[in-house]
Formats: sequence, C-alpha cells, structure tokens
Amino acid sequence: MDSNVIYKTILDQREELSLMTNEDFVYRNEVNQISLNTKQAQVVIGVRRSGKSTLCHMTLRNAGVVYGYVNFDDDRMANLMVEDLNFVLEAIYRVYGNDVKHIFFDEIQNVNGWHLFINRLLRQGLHIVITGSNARLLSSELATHLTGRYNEIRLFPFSFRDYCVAKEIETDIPTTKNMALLKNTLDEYLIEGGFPEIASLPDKQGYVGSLIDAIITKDIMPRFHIRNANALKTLANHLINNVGQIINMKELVETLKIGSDKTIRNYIDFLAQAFLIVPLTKFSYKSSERLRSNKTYIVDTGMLTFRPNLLATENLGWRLENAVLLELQRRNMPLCRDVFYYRPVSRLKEVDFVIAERGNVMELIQVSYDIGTPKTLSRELSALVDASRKTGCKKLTLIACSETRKEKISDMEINVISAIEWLLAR
Ligand SMILES: Nc1ncnc2c1ncn2[C@@H]1O[C@H](COP(=O)(O)OP(=O)(O)OP(=O)(O)O)[C@@H](O)[C@H]1O
Repeated sequence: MDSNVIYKTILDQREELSLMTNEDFVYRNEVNQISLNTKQAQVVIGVRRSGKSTLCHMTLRNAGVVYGYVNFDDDRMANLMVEDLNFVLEAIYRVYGNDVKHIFFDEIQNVNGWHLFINRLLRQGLHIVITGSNARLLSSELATHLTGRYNEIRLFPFSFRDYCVAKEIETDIPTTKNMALLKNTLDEYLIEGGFPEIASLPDKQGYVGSLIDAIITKDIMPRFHIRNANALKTLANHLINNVGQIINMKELVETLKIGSDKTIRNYIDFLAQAFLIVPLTKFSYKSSERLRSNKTYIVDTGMLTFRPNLLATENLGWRLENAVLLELQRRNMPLCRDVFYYRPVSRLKEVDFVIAERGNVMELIQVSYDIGTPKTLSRELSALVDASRKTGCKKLTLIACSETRKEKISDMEINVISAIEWLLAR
C-alpha cells in the first residue's frame, strides 16, 4: 500500500481528533481499568457502539499524555496488509513526533496478522491500547496471540449512573422530588437501554435493528463461516424474547428447526462471543455441572424494546433483572468474580444471581421490580433463605423498586435495597 496514503490518513485522523474534547462525553468508571504504566497491551472489547473508542481517548486524554492514534476502520486503510504496518509506525512518528510512547490502534483486528506487529511494539517498550468489537478479536484468540501480554477490559453500554449523567439527572441528592425523577429515569433506562447514541436518535428501532443485524451478518457469519443468517437471527430473537429463562434445547431444536442441540449451543456461543448475549450458568460446587442449563441475558435492555411487535412498557421486571446482571458483570469481572444463577434440585425457589469467588459463594441476589404484595415479598425472601441454607452464604440481597430496609426471616437478615440505590452505588 502507498505509504503516502497511510501518512495522509493518519494526519487527517489526528485533525478529526483535535475537534473532540472530553467535555463532550460522559465520564465512565471503566477509565480506571485501563492501565497506563504497563508493558501489557490494554485491550478494550465489547459490543458494537458501546463507546470503546471514546473510552480509550478519554483515558489517554485524562492522563495528559501525547499518544498516536490510528483508526483502521477507514476505507483508505481497507487494503492494508500486515507488511504495511511498518509504514503505519513511520507515519505515527512523523505525525505525532519521535517521542510518542503511547499508541491507540482502533479496530486493528481488521488487519490479518496484527498481533505480530503489536507484540513487536510491546517488546520495544511502547504502551499500546487496542479496541475491538468484531468477533475476530475473540478473548480466546487474544490469549494465544498476545501470550499473556494484555489486560482485557470489557465494556458494556452505559450503566444507569452513566445514563443519568448523560441526561443531566442529579444522582446524589435524595430529595423527594429528585427521587421521583430518578424513578422515572430508571424506567426510561430499562426501556431505552444504554447505547450512548440512542437517546438522541429519532429512529431507535432502526438503530437497534441494524446493530443486531450487523453483529450477525458482519461479525459472526464471516468469522464462523455460517451461511444461514435466518437461523442465527431466529435464535437471537428467541433468546431476546426469553431473557433469564432456562434454555430448553430439545424444545428449541423443534420449534426453531435449527439442526441439533449441538448446533444451537454453538450458535449461542457465537452470539456470546460477539457480545450480543450474556450467558449464565447454574451454580454448582461441582465445576463439571456448571456447564449445563444455560440461561441468557441480552447486552442491552433497549434490545428488548426496539423490535417489532413488542410493547415498550412490557414487563419492567425482566428488564430490571437484565440490567442488574449487566451491572453485576461490570462490577465483578474486574475482580475476577463469577456470576451464576441458583436452581435447587426441586427447581422451585430459584435465586437470580450468585456471586462466587474461586468457588465460594459471596452473595445471593434476588431481583424483583415490584414487591408490593406480602405474597411476592415472602416468595422472594424465602427463595433467598432456602439458597442460603444450602450454600451457607449469609449475604442476602433483594433488589427491588422499594425503600431500602432490612427484613428478617427466621434467624436470617436480608438487605432489601432500592434498585435505584443499588444501580447507582459506586
Ligand atoms: N462516554 C460517552 N459519552 C457520550 N457519548 C458517547 C460516549 N461514548 C460513546 N459515545 C457515543 O457513542 C457512539 C459510539 O461510540 P464509539 O465509537 O466510541 O463506540 P465503539 O464501541 O468504539 O463503536 P464501534 O464498535 O462501532 O467501533 C459515538 O457516537 C460516541 O460519540
């Protein structure tokens, strides 16, 4: 490829970048997960349009460092080969100066063999930041390609706190008026979801629809050599319609008419690797049993809304459950804690989420949008108490749209936490 074209492209990209200021963006907590003084590549992965590039720029700008930037998702770079990457490096030094120590490569996975180049730069002591949503930048492949020399940061769409900041809603003043505003904002968040761009778009349905379509046709199909787009779309739609439900493989094979349950398991895995769905496994002390009975959630609650034939206000309950799961992933992944669901042998009294660290249960969490009636409250509490007796875990939490308080059943104490308070906790 012509080295002048590369130089000109990087120069243009720097100019575009200079028009952007951090004040235009919502500050996100994940900034703290990107390390600057390290020999490991910082790899930000996550669903398309979740704000990965913006997060990297924000981090590097906040740190006040000079950094080189190349966006490979540029049509002028479409034919770039791995052997052209030396021209890219030369152009970075020409544009940003010879002293540049930090380089941010956006969507570098578009170039086959990119990891050889990145490994070389890491050996030279440069600090590298990379993003990718494309299924080519799979977690499993990162491990092979960068052989331990990377820190993976998973980014989801906006959290409820980010969403409030974006909408300029005060989160720290608990006046009655503000609490009412927050309550409405929570419902809006559960319906609209957290894609940063969505609030300002008139055609939300079109936006979400084309996102799902792009994930399936541009990320998954070419990466995993799948020809049947319809089968994947039907399955994705089914999973979206059934978030938090136990997947019945036999039934799925029959109703969706997609090959065997092995094919379905593979497809679910592809959807998860492209970050569209978040699978959850049943908690068990036996690790072999943790592979069975998957449930899935969706990467953004807006995807539950902006599809044909669904009422926007439908069932805030499973939206809240889904939003809590996403928040649990945000908080627990950096701590290397796992999230499961709990299902006793009797299959009655499930608990939505189990937080575990190296096999030890740290917390049991039940989510219920509305615990207004004594019957519902008692059902949710007794599921927690039963699971507590089985697992020995004493930290029991019920997240609900109600006042924060303590409840006691037998000798056990349960923290009932307002969903707003829990979602906004730092
Ligand atoms: N923190 C933020 N505050 C406000 N808007 C944001 C924020 N982060 C991202 N956005 C907006 O969301 C859109 C997508 O952001 P960005 O390009 O950073 O996402 P991405 O995950 O890198 O996307 P892709 O997967 O397409 O590469 C952009 O319009 C951006 O301006």
